[in-house]
Amino acid sequence: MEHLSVLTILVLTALNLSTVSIALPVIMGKDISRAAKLAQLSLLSQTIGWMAIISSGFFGGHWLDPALSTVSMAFGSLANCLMFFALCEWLGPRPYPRLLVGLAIAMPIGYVLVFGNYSWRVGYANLLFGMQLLIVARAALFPRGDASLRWRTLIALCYTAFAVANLARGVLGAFFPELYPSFDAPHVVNIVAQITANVALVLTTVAILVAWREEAEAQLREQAFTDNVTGLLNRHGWDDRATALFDQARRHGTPLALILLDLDHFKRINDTQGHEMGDQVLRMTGGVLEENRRSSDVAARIGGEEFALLLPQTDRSAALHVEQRLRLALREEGIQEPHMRVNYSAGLALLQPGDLKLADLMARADAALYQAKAQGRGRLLQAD
Ligand SMILES: Nc1nc2c(ncn2[C@@H]2O[C@H](COP(=O)(O)OP(=O)(O)OP(=O)(O)O)[C@@H](O)[C@H]2O)c(=O)[nH]1
Repeated sequence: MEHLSVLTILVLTALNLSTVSIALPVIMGKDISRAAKLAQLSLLSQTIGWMAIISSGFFGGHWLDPALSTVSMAFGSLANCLMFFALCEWLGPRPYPRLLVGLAIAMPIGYVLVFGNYSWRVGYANLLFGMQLLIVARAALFPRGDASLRWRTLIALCYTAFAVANLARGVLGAFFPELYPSFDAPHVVNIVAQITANVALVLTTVAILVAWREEAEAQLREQAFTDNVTGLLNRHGWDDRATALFDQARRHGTPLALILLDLDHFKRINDTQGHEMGDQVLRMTGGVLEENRRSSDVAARIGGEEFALLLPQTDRSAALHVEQRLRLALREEGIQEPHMRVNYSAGLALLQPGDLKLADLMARADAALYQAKAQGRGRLLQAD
């Protein structure tokens, strides 16, 4: 082990990192999420950190030595913050952001202050790095959420291993400076720490690529479920979400209301004002549905000018109330934009023991809607 040169491993780590920092943006392209960008910047920042510490070795005794070492500490800390915020973007808020940023700010300041004392400097820098890395490792796993655990575990393992390596190096530098007189000292702890850094880097890159692929998959799923005119769920998305809510309501015996809406004489708008105006009216209707639904309700555009609203835990009077609110809101829009004035017919169905599938409930609401059209439109009828 002692025959391995720390400086060589260090240079290889920096070389690997710079290659990855250039390769990742090229492979991933421009059209990526903020999370992926932050993860890329984290690797870039780490590259600058390692480059700075290697360069500092050439300037022993010169003012560039402390300057470059401090730059290295600052960029290493920045890299940890960037990875932490990438995780927040991917997984939602993570604990201890202020502590992490505080440690990152304290790092270069304290480092400059104790630079003259080798033991203090090495102990301090590695302790702060270790703490930062543990915060990032924890952030990858907790809170759990429902994102895939595989790449998160990989990041957690890499950052924990790197944290342990740093802490070990810190103890060595603080208490046994004669065994670890410089950052490239050939001590076994130092060599293992440097190898760990290299392996962690490779695996972190793999984890970022997997996270990016999962993100792309989620985006595709989202697109497949979304109607591109209104931004509501489309038929496919409706089938997925509404079926889940329907099954849940049946299992727990809780109330469930379905309202199907169909715009009246929509064809006329298309014919007299053009298809683009027709689309605008659809968008406006979608907006009204979106603004007036609760987060647990499901709203979708399930056909050309047909919309569906599924209301869990909702009885007849509450459903009628919701529908009146919708009609009023749509009327309000029509007053403000007279050329977009539109009305609708609707059918309401409440979950009954005979509704074995979502299709049964929908068929009853559809029959009521058909009746509403037949009776002169612009009204809501309830299914038997
Ligand atoms: N602009 C636009 N029009 C659409 C879209 N999808 C369907 N349509 C139109 O919606 C119209 C539906 O016409 P009909 O089924 O006769 O319904 P209606 O004119 O609303 O009449 P009633 O439902 O009987 O009141 C057709 O002209 C379709 O071309 C769309 O995405 N955008």
